[in-house]
Amino acid sequence: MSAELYDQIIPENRGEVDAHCVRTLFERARQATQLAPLGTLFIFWVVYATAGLPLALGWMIVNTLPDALTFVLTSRLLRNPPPAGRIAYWHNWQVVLRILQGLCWGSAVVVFHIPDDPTAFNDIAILAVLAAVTATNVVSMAPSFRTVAGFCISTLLVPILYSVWLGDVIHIKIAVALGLLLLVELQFGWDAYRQFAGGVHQLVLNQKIRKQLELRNIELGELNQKLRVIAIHDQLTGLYNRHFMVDQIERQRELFARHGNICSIVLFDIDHFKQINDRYGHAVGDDVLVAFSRRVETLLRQGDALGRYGGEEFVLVLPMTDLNAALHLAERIRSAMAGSPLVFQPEEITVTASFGVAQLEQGEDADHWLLRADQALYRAKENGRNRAVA
Ligand SMILES: Nc1nc2c(ncn2[C@@H]2O[C@H](COP(=O)(O)OP(=O)(O)OP(=O)(O)O)[C@@H](O)[C@H]2O)c(=O)[nH]1
Repeated sequence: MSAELYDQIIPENRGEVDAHCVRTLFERARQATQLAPLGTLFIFWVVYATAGLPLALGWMIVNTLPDALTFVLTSRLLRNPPPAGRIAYWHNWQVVLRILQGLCWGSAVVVFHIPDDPTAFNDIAILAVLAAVTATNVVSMAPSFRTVAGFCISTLLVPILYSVWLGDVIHIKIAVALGLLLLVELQFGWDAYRQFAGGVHQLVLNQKIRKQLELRNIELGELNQKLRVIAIHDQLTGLYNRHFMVDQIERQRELFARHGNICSIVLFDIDHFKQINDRYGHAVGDDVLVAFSRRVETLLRQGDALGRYGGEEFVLVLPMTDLNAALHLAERIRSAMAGSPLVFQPEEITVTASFGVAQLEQGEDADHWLLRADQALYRAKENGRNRAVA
């Protein structure tokens, strides 16, 4: 399954997959170097009697050097992971070190060969270790096929060539067996690498999808927030819209019914607004509505809700406010409007407004409450406009 995924790696993801693989290779290479001394010691144990202590010890030390180098290097790389651009460089170093290591292992057959030994005991014992070492490397070095191939070929090629060069029957058989082993290991190594890289590719894809989903979620959240704002605001004036204000009025009615919280509303309407439109045009009419809204806002307390109820009609919901206080506020807005013009270029325009005020009464529903405010507004208009009526 994951080997198939390897075939689907798109060039765009290749770099990331390689980087993941090589980082895992560092970890595994470090682990492998910790196990390698076992094989070295085994060969030492087999050969020291026939080869003599100095040669056996010397080989053991030389064979340990590439492992020690690998251990130091990979420990450093694991502590300070290289940037993406340097991954390939350090990958090459891993391959070089593994090839050196392989040549050291393979050299054991040449160094410790006992001429004219019909049992070829040393050679076979050493080759058993080499077969085990290369086989375990096929698995542990799976994240990098180059490393697997470099190590297996460099480990087995010297014994193969040496055996062919010796030319006797037993060594020819050994050469053939090692050749087959090498082919099988390369095939397994390639499969193991493809499976590993395929799994990593899946991981990379999952991470990208998760990141995209997270981004989408953030975008959706922001969009939702914008929609929520749009849904309750009037586009022209930025005030709350009628729908929201009706909800507020109903909420205040519930609070009054449940907790006895008093509340008043003020419905107000700009006087003769049609004339402003007719005289200055619709665009200036819009500007007047906006400027009117901004000025009313400056006169409110926190907690008062101001909304555009219709064309040039507005509504104020005043929690914890009785009729007198609401009338007082309406009067304040009225006189502020009438007292100074809403300034526009090239002309100054003064607008007045009429106000209908109503305090919520016991047992009254929202519609009736609004109706009473509307009737008061109607009376304010009837009585000459530019006034607040309860
Ligand atoms: N520029 C502009 N005009 C609007 C908007 N909504 C409604 N109007 C206008 O507001 C005017 C309201 O006119 P009327 O209902 O006759 O009221 P009025 O002229 O203010 O007179 P009174 O309310 O009786 O004092 C109409 O001309 C509408 O076209 C808007 O969003 N922008």
